[in-house]
Amino acid sequence: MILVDRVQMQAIDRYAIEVLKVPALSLVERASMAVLKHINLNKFGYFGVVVGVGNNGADGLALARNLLARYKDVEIFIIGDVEKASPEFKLNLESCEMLCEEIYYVESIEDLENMEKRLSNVNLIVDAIFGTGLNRPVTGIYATVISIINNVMKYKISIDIPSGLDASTGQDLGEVVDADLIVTMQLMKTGLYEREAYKRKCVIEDIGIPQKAIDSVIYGLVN
Ligand SMILES: NC(=O)C1=CN([C@@H]2O[C@H](COP(=O)(O)OP(=O)(O)OC[C@H]3O[C@@H](n4cnc5c(N)ncnc54)[C@H](O)[C@@H]3O)[C@@H](O)[C@H]2O)[C@@H](O)CC1
Ligand SMILES: [K+]
Repeated sequence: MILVDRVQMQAIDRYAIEVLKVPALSLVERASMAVLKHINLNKFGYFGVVVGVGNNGADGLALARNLLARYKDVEIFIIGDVEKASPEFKLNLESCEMLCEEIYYVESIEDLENMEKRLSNVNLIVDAIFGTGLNRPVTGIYATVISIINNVMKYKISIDIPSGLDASTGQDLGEVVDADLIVTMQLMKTGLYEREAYKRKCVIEDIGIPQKAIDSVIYGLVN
């Protein structure tokens, strides 16, 4: 099994997108479908999708859009400054805005209370706050959001990595989402592999990153 740390995974994503011209939007879409594949839609019908504004959040919004497309009930919570979000995030957000009545921006204590109340009614929570972009301790509103997600005691799926876990070292960078299932993209991350409790909850899904991108970054094979 190939193991990659945060820096290698970011380089592989970048190589695929910038050098091999794989559209980032298609990777995000594949990531969302990879997660959808692991959701039993006969069992779960009411979802809480909690997103940060990076591409982990874009994966989450694409999943929310695909659930909304199936007339599922989805509550979307956004943490962070949307102005700074990627094009993949913004495109998926526009579509989610058309498909659901309201999107919740979590900024104040009241917003956090509203989120907690709503999350206590859903059947399944999707954690799309941080993925490989997490590179410093989780503090402030992010830490509070993660503890709320853990406290409401619902089935939780983390996209790529449980938010709060260091993708390279497996260290907790503060609060970490206590995921029941982790759908990690393309390659196993060292941080997940190091931690038995996370490793056994992991499935690895191909999202269409060419092997050439992986070989180029890991083995320095470029032609
Ligand atoms: N690069 C790509 O285009 C792809 C990314 N994918 C998904 O996107 C993720 C990586 O996306 P990003 O690189 O945008 O990063 P993330 O979405 O993981 O993180 C978002 C941003 O949070 C900020 N951040 C880091 N630590 C923080 C902290 N402690 N408190 C507050 N903010 C913090 C960083 O500036 C980071 O860019 C992957 O894990 C994966 O889920 C793949 O699904 C598809 C392809
Ligand atoms: K995550």
